[in-house]
Amino acid sequence: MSVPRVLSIAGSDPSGGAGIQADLKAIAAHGGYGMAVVTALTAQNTQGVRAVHAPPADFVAQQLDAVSDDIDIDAVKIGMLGGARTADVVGVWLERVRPPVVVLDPVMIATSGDRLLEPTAEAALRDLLSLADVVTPNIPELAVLTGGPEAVTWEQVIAQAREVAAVHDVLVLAKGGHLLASDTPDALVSAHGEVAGVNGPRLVATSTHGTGCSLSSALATLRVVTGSWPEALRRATTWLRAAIARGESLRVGSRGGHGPVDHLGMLWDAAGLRARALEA
Ligand SMILES: Nc1ncnc2c1ncn2[C@@H]1O[C@H](COP(=O)(O)OP(=O)(O)O)[C@@H](O)[C@H]1O
Ligand SMILES: Cc1ncc(COP(=O)(O)O)c(N)n1
Repeated sequence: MSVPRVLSIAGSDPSGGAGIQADLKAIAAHGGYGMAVVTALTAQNTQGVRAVHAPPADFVAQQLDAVSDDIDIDAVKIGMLGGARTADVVGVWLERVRPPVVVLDPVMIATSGDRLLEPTAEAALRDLLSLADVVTPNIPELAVLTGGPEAVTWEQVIAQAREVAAVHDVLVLAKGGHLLASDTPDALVSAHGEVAGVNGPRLVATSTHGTGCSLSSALATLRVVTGSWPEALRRATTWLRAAIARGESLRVGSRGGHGPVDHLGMLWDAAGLRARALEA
C-alpha cells in the first residue's frame, strides 16, 4: 500500500505537544508522510501560551503553493489559523487544489485557556467549514460556531454538532473531552444524526495538551488508510487513549500544566526500540 501524504496547516508549539509538532508525530504514528505549512509561531509550553507571532498571510500562501505545486496531497489537516487573512488564503488554496480528504480542527482556545484565534477571524474560519469533509470542534468551539451556550450534556453537544453539520453541509466530530462526565464519548454527526460513535472511561490524566491536534491528524491519515470515516474514528480514538495514558511517562513539563501525549511510544515498544535506546 502507498504511504499517505498528509499536510498539516497549523501553528508551531515549540514544546512539541500540540500544533504541527503533534500533527507530524500523529501522522507518523499511522504510517503517513507528514508535511507542515506553518501559519503561526507560538511561544508556549505545557503551562500556557506566552506569545504568538504570525508570518504574513502571503507567505502562508507561498508555503501552500510550494507544497502543492510539487507533491500530490492525499489528506489535509487544518489547525490553528490565527487570523482572518490566513484563513482566507487557506480557503482560496483549498478551492483551487481540492485535496481528497480535509479535516478542519477549528482551533480557537488552547487547553491552557489562551486564545489562538483573533476574535475578528471567527467569521473567516466559519467560511472554511463547508470546504472540509470533517470538522472537529471541542465544546467551547462548538458554542462559538453555533452562537449558543456551551453544552453541558452529551445530548446538547450532539444537537449543536447537528446544527453545524446542517448549516455548513459537513460531517462534525462531536467530542466529549470537556464534559464533566466519567466517560469521553466522541461521535461523527451529520445533519440527520449520528453516523458513528465511540466511548470509553475518562482517563485520570494531565497529559491532554494537543489531544485535539493529534486526533484530527490521526483521523485524516487513517481516513486515507482505511477509506472509511467510522473505521478511522475507531482506530484514531483507540490510539489516542493509549497515547494519553502513557503521556506522563515522557516526563515533559513541570507540575500543574498539561503534558503531551506519547504519540509514538506504542510503536517504539512494539519494535523493542525504546528499551534498547535506554540501555545505550
Ligand atoms: N481524560 C481523557 N480521557 C480519555 N480521553 C480524553 C480525555 N480528555 C480528552 N480525551 C479525548 O481527546 C480527544 C480530544 O477531545 P477534547 O478534549 O474534547 O478536544 P480538544 O483537545 O480539541 O480540546 C477526544 O477524543 C476526547 O475523547
Ligand atoms: C500551535 C497550537 N495549535 C493548537 C493548540 C491547541 O491544542 P489542544 O489540542 O490542546 O487544544 C495549541 N495549544 N497550539
